[in-house]
Amino acid sequence: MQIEFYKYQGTGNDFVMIDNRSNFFPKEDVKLIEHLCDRRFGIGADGLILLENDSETDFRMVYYNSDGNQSSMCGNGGRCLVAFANQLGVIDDKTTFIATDGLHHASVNKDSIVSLQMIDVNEIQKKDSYTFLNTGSPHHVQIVDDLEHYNVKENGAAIRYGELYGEKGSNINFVKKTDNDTFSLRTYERGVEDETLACGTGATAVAIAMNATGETDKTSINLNVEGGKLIVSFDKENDGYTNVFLTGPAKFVFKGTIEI
Ligand SMILES: N[C@@H](CCC[C@H](N)C(=O)O)C(=O)O
Repeated sequence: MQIEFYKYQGTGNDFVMIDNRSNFFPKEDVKLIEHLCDRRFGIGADGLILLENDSETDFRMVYYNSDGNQSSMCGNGGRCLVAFANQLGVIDDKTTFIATDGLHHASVNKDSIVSLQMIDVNEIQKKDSYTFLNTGSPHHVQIVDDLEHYNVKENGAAIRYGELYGEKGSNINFVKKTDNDTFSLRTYERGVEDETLACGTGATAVAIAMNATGETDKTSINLNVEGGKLIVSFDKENDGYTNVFLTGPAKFVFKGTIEI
């Protein structure tokens, strides 16, 4: 059997996209999804995303990490899926779609910059050395010295598998403040089990955490990630965050078929 796929990347967070509107894809085949994401034996990606029909919105997003397991929301994947839906002619420049964490509104411009509304955030756990919040996926946010030389894989894995987050684990973000509206981050991603070049829900978590802990009073924040630049903006209401938008490039890389 041959599968047609499209490859996309958003600030270096890369995804295999499959048009599953005809429901042909074997969704429970963890080994197959892991194989398609494998960088040596497959296509290679941080995750795989199915675009499916939905009766009430433009389309449904079904997201898998590169370990083959379905997971929670992926911000960069959601942005890339909007660009993919646009390329397929499923949407024009604005959309509403459904994902595991609920409805998302988004827009895409002619330069393939996608702005994606993320879930509202009301619960933020502020601890002495880190902040924990859920932006569609769980995120640990920690400021570190010398981010450039920090061992993200080793330290991220130690926290992800440590006593804090139990079996479910968390994504782990290490952060450096550049100025009042700019932060740099590097992310260890659960389900990839490695550092990725960017994480959209992670960038969103860092922006909100930095505002919530008083590191910045800005409500539009620049995030430097290893694979480029993202912007996160929001409204702050009492202790909650609404109208949260994640904005950045979402680029088509290539398409092809793979024999399985
Ligand atoms: N790359 C993602 C996050 C994907 C989900 C994560 N790996 C998890 O399982 O929690 C993003 O851009 O948000």
